Amino acid sequence: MNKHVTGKPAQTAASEEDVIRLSDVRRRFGATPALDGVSLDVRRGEILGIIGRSGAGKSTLIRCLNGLERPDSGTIEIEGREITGLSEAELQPLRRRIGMIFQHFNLLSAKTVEENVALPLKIEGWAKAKRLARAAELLDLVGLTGKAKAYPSELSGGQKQRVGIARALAASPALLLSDEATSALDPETTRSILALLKDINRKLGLTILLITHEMEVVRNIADRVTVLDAGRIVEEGPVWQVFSRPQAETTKSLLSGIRPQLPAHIAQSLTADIAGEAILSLDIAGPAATGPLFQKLSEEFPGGYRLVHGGVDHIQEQAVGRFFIAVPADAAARLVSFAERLGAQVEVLGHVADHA
Ligand SMILES: Nc1ncnc2c1ncn2[C@@H]1O[C@H](COP(=O)(O)OP(=O)(O)OP(=O)(O)O)[C@@H](O)[C@H]1O
Repeated sequence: MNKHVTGKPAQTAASEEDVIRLSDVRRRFGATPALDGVSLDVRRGEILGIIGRSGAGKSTLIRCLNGLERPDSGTIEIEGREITGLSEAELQPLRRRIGMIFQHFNLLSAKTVEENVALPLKIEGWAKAKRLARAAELLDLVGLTGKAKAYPSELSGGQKQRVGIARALAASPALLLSDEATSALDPETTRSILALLKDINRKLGLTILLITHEMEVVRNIADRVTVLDAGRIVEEGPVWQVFSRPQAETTKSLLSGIRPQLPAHIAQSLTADIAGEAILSLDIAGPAATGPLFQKLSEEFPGGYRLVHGGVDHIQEQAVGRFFIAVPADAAARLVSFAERLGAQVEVLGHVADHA
């Protein structure tokens, strides 16, 4: 497993800061290991993103967390309480510690917005006046003041998800589990829902676990990311580090849509023959990316280099730069070691005969 350096002290074995702790969780369906030794901590107050291809084990992980699926082996703790051996009755109160939001909102269409939000409290036995007061408070929090008496069919997708969030928060859960919650929304609505989740995370210190196939979601609001592949964690770390220097092939492939890629017509013209120009990828992120990289390259390589493609993104307020540059083939090795000394990660991708 590739672990990125977090810059934080290592978590102790029994940290009280962990809302969820999975240890070597395994779940197999016939010959398929849906979860193959997953160990994972969700720390109090953080937003953790879990990404993975279809079939990586994300849904199985969710079902194990809310007790709908029992692992074959391993342990799952919710706020320090081991759940794998619990009976259905013992699980109920712990299940309520996890609020869930879903891709298709799962609202009751025959009930009003306030009734939907108050439903978990009704199940907990709250008196009507008290639960409607709590629902009103939550509707204010999610920006739906005035919609208490509306029915779900009268709301937009984004508003429905806001109701879903309010309902998930009704019983003050320790963790909000988001299962592809923005996957059915358009980009603008997605951004507004993500802004709301971030706002709630900051205001209430709410811990959020995001399960998603949308890299943008993790990029925009998560603190840490865990990459699942075939039931195993292949990479994890702070989002800006993993997204700037993905190590596992799965992660590189998942991120290909949101990281600059060498334009296809240039990629197709690359050859292994060392001639003409070398095409290099250059990744630089965090503190190293704030230095005068290109000025230094220009000083050191007066013979010139060409910027072919790329740019600088900002993730978690860290600069994340990814560039493709072309240099005369005979200067490539020296440029690689020079740029690496400046903190960049450089790779020679191949050569092109002439200006591509
Ligand atoms: N009840 C089941 N019976 C048989 N195989 C299952 C069952 N549930 C999951 N699997 C298998 O386990 C693996 C992990 O599935 P899971 O649904 O957890 O992946 P996922 O990451 O959620 O995928 P997706 O993003 O497509 O929902 C897959 O190979 C799947 O076919």
